[in-house]
Amino acid sequence: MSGSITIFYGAVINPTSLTAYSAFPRSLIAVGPTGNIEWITEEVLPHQLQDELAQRGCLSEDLVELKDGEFLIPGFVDTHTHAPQVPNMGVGQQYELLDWLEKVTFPTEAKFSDLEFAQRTYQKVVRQFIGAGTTTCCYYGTLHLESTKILADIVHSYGQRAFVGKCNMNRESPHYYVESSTSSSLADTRALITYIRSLPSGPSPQAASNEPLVQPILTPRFAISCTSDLLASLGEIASSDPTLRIQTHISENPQEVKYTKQLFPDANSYADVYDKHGLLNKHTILAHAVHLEVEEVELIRKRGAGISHCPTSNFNLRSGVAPVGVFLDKGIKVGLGTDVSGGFSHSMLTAIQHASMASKVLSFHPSSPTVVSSSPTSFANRHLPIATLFYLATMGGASVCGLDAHIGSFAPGKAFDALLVTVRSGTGAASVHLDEEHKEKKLDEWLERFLFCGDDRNIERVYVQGRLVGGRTFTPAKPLNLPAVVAN
Ligand SMILES: O=c1[nH]c(=O)c2nc[nH]c2[nH]1
Ligand SMILES: [Zn+2]
Repeated sequence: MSGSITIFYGAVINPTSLTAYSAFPRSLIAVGPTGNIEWITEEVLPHQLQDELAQRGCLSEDLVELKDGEFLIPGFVDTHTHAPQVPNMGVGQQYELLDWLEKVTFPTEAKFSDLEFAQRTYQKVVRQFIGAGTTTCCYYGTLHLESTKILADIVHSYGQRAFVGKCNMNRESPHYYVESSTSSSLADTRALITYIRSLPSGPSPQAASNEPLVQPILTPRFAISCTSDLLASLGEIASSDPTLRIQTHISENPQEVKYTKQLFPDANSYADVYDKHGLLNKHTILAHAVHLEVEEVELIRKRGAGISHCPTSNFNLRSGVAPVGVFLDKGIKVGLGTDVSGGFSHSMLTAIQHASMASKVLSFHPSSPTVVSSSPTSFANRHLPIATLFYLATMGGASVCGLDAHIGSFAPGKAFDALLVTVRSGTGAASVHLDEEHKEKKLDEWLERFLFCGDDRNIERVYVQGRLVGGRTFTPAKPLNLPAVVAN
């Protein structure tokens, strides 16, 4: 897609609320030269098509017609993952969090001091996430400034929308993988912010919004690994920079919660640690939130922070099951995260499947002390419907990232961040038997099968801001225009 308008004609499934989506078999979506959606017509019968295009002043050369069994959905928003942990995906499931960090994770992250290794690895990693349909990703890097710049360069040159952060960790970390001081941690953080904000808009076309495709994000690893003076200085950076997002972990594992309280005896709770240091606000993305106390949930709601629900990781590291329904009942923003490599899959489809299972597990034990409502419209203690899962993976994630005005669903003025999905035959477990009858009803089945049985084979094309950036039928342009790696 370049220069002019492109019009997609075919089935479109669009999240409209936490409990509903629209599904039209014959929609038109017009994408303008900046990659924003210009207009949508929900239902146009084939015999009306030429008239509709003529009325809009469009040519049939601008048309991309979807086949039967293909449909468009908004791209997935992964609200929490660790790019340098992808090499570990699928190993270490015998450990709980703190042992897993020490034995599996820190040794691998330390390798990213080698910039050539970082470049090689991150190229594969970012391709993998895009191929899985993640159009927006919140990436943790390592503690290294230079290799995290490389991650940002790669994300930028591949055209993914992302937040990229460098871990702050100046204590309670192994001697070979720890920042040497508070001041160096802060200097590197500031340097990364400046670097990412100066990336050229070149290959990543941007619409007239003030949200660049790649943005920096403050990334205090978790409270345990940061001294109070480091957290406080990060809080000052956040308060002086009103668009800067913050990502961190919260209340993932009982031992972690206990240790956090020992390290911060003056705080009333884990959430209060971040709040007291100026790090809990509407731009904060809190991963996990499995073991929060009732007062903490209320504090998070009051501050307007969002929660990244990472069910694959929470099952895999035996952390527990986050009470997502309670958060939704309270009106807290919730998105999904793959949390690689606590989570053993980079695919948001796996996160969706495990979010469903997590909600079903909770429904087996409806006496949870954090229940806030027994109303029939409550999400607590019952399984999350398809519409809710779809919403969390798209619009919910967009809200958690503060991008809900720009992405997460299809609407005029929003960016065209989209997946062209296929469930035609030969596309794996999600493929369906196609027949023309009752096609409207079939779209529900196509979506559900894709979400529960789908994989990369079902993702034909991935668009970010109207630009084709990945998918099964995508061939990347070579060579990549990356800055040369300078040896350490
Ligand atoms: O799931 C997690 N992954 C991590 O890398 C991490 N670091 C602190 N806490 C963490 N939790
Ligand atoms: Zn994590």
